[in-house]
Amino acid sequence: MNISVNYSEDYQGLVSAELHEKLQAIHEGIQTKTSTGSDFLGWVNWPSSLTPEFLQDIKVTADRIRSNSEVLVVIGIGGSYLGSKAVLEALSTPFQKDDHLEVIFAGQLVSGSYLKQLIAYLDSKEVTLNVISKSGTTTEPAIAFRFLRQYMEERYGEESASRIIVTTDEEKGALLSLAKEKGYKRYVVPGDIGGRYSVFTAVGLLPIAAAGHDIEQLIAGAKKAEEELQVFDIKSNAAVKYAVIRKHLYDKGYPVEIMATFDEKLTYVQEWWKQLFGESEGKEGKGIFPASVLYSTDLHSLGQYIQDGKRMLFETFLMVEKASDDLTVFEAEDNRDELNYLSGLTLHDFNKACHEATASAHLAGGVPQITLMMEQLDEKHIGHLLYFYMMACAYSAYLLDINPFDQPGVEDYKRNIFKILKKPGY
Ligand SMILES: O=P(O)(O)OC[C@H]1O[C@](O)(CO)[C@@H](O)[C@@H]1O
Repeated sequence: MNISVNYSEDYQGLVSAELHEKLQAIHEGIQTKTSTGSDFLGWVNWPSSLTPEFLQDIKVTADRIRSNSEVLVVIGIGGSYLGSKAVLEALSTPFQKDDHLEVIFAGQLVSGSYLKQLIAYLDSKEVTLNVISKSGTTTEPAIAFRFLRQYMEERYGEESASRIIVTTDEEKGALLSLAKEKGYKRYVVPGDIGGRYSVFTAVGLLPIAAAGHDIEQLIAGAKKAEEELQVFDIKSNAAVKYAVIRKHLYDKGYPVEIMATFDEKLTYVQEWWKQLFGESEGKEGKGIFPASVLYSTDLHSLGQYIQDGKRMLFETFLMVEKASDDLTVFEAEDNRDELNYLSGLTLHDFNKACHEATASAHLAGGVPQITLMMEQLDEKHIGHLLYFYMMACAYSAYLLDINPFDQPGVEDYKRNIFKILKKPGY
């Protein structure tokens, strides 16, 4: 199990002796947790340090939620929601009302109509809330929690305390004090793991387990990636390879990376990836802007720009080798749609052909190509993929001499909004 990274040009030639030395230093800095931002390198060995007891505790809570609730509302924004959303979407079965608990997200945006309609929807369901905020002070989820907590207290009375689970910092934040005062069940976001690197902590694991997915397999995949990526080899280390190619393209004048997929289930992996790379790299006037497209949909929308517009883009395809389910085009007697030439072709194979066609067209149009291939969409491979991205992101930021683990720029809008709304102290 590995993520294969293919580049449209020669990769080996990109690694000069000087770059090799820099990569090795970055690698050692990450593995020994001594590089810039080392206080936030807790995610590096997190999968291998998880105990069966911790996973069991999450599973017990998830089972309790599943036994007494039909809906789990997960309140969070950024890294406090995108990881679980990405995994849930990737493992979802569209159009099927199964026995899985329904997970609904709130607090990722501020909308009166969304919250009102959510509360109206919840009225006929049994509900648990999981409010997630590392800082415990982020305004958008805090607003959602204010309304939903009031709803839970009015509806469930004293029982509401056992239907609210808080995932936050161990030592500080308004959410922590409230959780202690009310006696809510608590999970910790480790101090040395930032929001966008937290999918394998309780932040991601509880909603994923509550939805009925196998968190042990997810962690097994992440652990495998952790082991594989510990080996510094520029030929076989997929995270190094991806980071090197990205940096090369950035230096050659391609500041925008489009992640393309043919699978709608990966849309939120793309969204998670955008936060991961955007917040980690986009600093000090540097960084690759992460964007995303879904094909074939966007071939009939943004495809024109990608092929022919301003040349600043490179494209990274995230492909899945094996389809989880498929259809084969059949021979039609009348062939009135003139599609019999496709008979015998699976729809997954159509997408593979479409990938080949798109990649060569875009390459000819001046858009360099990377293809990341994963084997299949299940818990294990998704765990592997997400860990791979986190490691590649750390290399990428360090190659730009940027600390991957802070996000000072996000504070600017927050300060402004507090001033505009006259928050005490601003
Ligand atoms: O978990 P918190 O502290 O509410 O933060 C949510 C998100 O807000 C940010 O701090 C800023 O966007 C992200 O880094 C983080 O994932």
